[in-house]
Amino acid sequence: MDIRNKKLSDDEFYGIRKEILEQWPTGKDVDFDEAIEYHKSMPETKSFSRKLSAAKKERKTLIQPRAGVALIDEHIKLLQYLQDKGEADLLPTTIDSYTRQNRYEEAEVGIKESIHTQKSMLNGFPAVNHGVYGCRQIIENLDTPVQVRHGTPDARLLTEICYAGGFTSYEGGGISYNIPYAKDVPLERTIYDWQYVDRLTGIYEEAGVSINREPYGPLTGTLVPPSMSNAVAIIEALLAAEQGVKNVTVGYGQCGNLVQDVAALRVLEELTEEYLEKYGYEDVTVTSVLHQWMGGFPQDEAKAFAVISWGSSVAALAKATKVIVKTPHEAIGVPTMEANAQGLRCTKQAISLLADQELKSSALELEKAIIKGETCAIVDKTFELGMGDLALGVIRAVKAGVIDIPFAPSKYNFGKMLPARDHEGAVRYLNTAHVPLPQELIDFNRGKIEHRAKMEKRKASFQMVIDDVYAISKGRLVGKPK
Ligand SMILES: CC[C@H]1O[C@@H](n2cnc3c(N)ncnc32)[C@H](O)[C@@H]1O
Repeated sequence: MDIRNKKLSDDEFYGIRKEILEQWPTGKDVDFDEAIEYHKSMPETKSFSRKLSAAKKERKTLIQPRAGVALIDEHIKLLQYLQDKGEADLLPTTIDSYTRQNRYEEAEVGIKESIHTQKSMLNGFPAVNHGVYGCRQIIENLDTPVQVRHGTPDARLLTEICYAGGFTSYEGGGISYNIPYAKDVPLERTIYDWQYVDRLTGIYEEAGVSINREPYGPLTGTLVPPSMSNAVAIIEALLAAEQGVKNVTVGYGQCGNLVQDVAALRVLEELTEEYLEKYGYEDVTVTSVLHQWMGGFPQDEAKAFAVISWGSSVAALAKATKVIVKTPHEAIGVPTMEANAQGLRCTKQAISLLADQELKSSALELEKAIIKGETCAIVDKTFELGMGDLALGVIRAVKAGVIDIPFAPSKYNFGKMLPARDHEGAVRYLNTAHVPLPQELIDFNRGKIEHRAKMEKRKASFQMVIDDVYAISKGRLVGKPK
């Protein structure tokens, strides 16, 4: 497959589209012109892009849960509850795991079983099976903009149905929904398939309907160095802009050290804007999202609220445009709507208390400089490997280990770079492997980890990585020896 970072031609796009819409019976209900009219008939208050752009201007941090259940009526009830009782500023529709794997037959069985048992037998909303009109029932019963959240390597049919169904934001990307989500899907495949998703988004934009795109920031959510996740987010934003996306939210998963997390988020939004400008995409609105702690959660709900409050504080102090909210049921599984709403109200309270504050310090400026230097090193090397073509560069960068995501299931991931926390819990590079950091930044990371080793009276080693992975389950951030 010959991947190039070039806007798909109409012939190419519409050629693929014909095949995509035949993948499941509900695809036949997608009618682009009718869908555009439908979007234009929606009140502007239901536009995700508009609400994010306004929040960015007002420097507000919006709160958004994850949520999805099998049946339409139940899903509407859930989202109305999160809107009204959870005070959600933005709403999700989290898609079920079968749909994410294009296993619509099994999703159909799940729907039937959910009807039979009157319980959600799917861990999300099977939007492809419910189809365009099923999705529109969701949108028409809510006042708040709704985003599709999932983890789908081949999301083309899901996009067609969800866009025609009235959703105005869509998560994912060719790297971020492959490397952390799939074992054996070639990157060429997902980069190409997500060019389709972004081209469809661009075609909606060109018809006057703005749809927000959000690369999936946290990746594996396990000790991912901020510069690595930032680099992937920036690259996916650039790939999306080439296809005509005009409204993008770049994301970051909270790692645990306050200064590093605030620095990472600020650098992410600023660098995304800088790279878009540098490569000629002037008219793209960039916003940011912080994902509250993606690691293991305490079972005890009071302790879970502490973790949720902590993530809320980071989002507020970083002036993130949006924060994705966890729930006190995180350790158990899919939350009840009451628990989900509690997570939202806890977040709302913490953010409103910090709304007028912003973290400023020399330590923050140093951390921003470190993360910026590391991120640029990865992004620029990716462009270089592609000889200026970013899509080609991504394929080669992953093969070469320039982009290397820790603890990723994908067999295409290089998997040699090793992260570990430093003495203050910031995530550093223990072993950069092929990540092309300049020597001074390699030395900085090594110095930080050596300092931890000295404080813990042990050698810097892989044991630190293991200890850090398990620390969370013991309610700690840094995996210090006993
Ligand atoms: C990216 C993983 C996150 O998505 C959350 N998640 C997955 N499916 C659902 C769901 N159906 N409702 C609420 N939260 C969900 C999960 O709890 C975890 O925090």
